[in-house]
Amino acid sequence: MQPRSHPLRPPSLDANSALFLDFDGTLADLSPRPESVHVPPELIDTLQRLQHALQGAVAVVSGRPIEQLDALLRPLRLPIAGVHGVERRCADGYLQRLAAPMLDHVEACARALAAQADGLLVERKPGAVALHYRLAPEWADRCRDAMTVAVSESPGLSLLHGKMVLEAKPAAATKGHAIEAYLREPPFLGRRAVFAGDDVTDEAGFVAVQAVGGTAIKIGDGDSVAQHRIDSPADLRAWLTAAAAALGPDRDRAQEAALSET
Ligand SMILES: O=P(O)(O)OC[C@H]1O[C@H](O[C@H]2O[C@H](CO)[C@@H](O)[C@H](O)[C@H]2O)[C@H](O)[C@@H](O)[C@@H]1O
Repeated sequence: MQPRSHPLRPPSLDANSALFLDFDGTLADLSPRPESVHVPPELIDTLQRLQHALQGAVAVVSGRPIEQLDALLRPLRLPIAGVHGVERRCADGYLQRLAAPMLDHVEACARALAAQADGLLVERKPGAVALHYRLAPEWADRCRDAMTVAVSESPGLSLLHGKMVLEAKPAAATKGHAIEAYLREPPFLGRRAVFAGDDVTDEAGFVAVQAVGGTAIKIGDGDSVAQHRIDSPADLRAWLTAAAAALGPDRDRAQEAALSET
């Protein structure tokens, strides 16, 4: 892990970048409940400008389902890998879905535990089940134990321990595989991959982009294989806004403004 006092800022995006972005804790600040997350309207504008400047090579790679992300990012309709790569919408709109192993047993175990405590939330997604304990952190160990057992009894599933959440998902689905698949297709093909994320599920994506000479950006604290850091979602949003200005039609004015400040 890099020392917090000496973070390595990522290089700026350029016109040949392919940009991959995690959502919760990266583009959007974390919130108490999944449905209470806030998307600043300026973020939609920034992503739209980057999508234009990078000829469409901007994708969201998230644990959330595509349907939720489309609603949160409306009117944008980006290429999205949802549920940690279980589902993936390509740039041409084609939708791929991995076959999901049986999830009913895990869901039943998660709901049985959630029935015992206020604040435990069960989220059934296409191809995954999440048990959230952000509102009942004292239940963390019992959630981990129950989900570990349930997943061990369910062939083909693996357990992710994210930020105040335990998620059972197909073992074959990773953000790394999703990013690799995008990089084989236009408009991502041949571009320099950049991926920003904040959580353990993003580590596979960091490995994938760094393996092809790209840039991995860890948002916030915590151990990571990523070689670059940005402190918070707000700082990432500011970095993206600056990149959109530098790459977009108003870039000459942005460069002049930057020069006049030196
Ligand atoms: O891969 P991501 O885009 O980071 O998605 C990971 C999970 O994010 C959501 O849960 C997390 O964010 C919530 C809202 O800020 C927060 O309440 C929760 O504690 C976090 O774990 C989402 O609900 C999950 O489905 C995603 O897998």
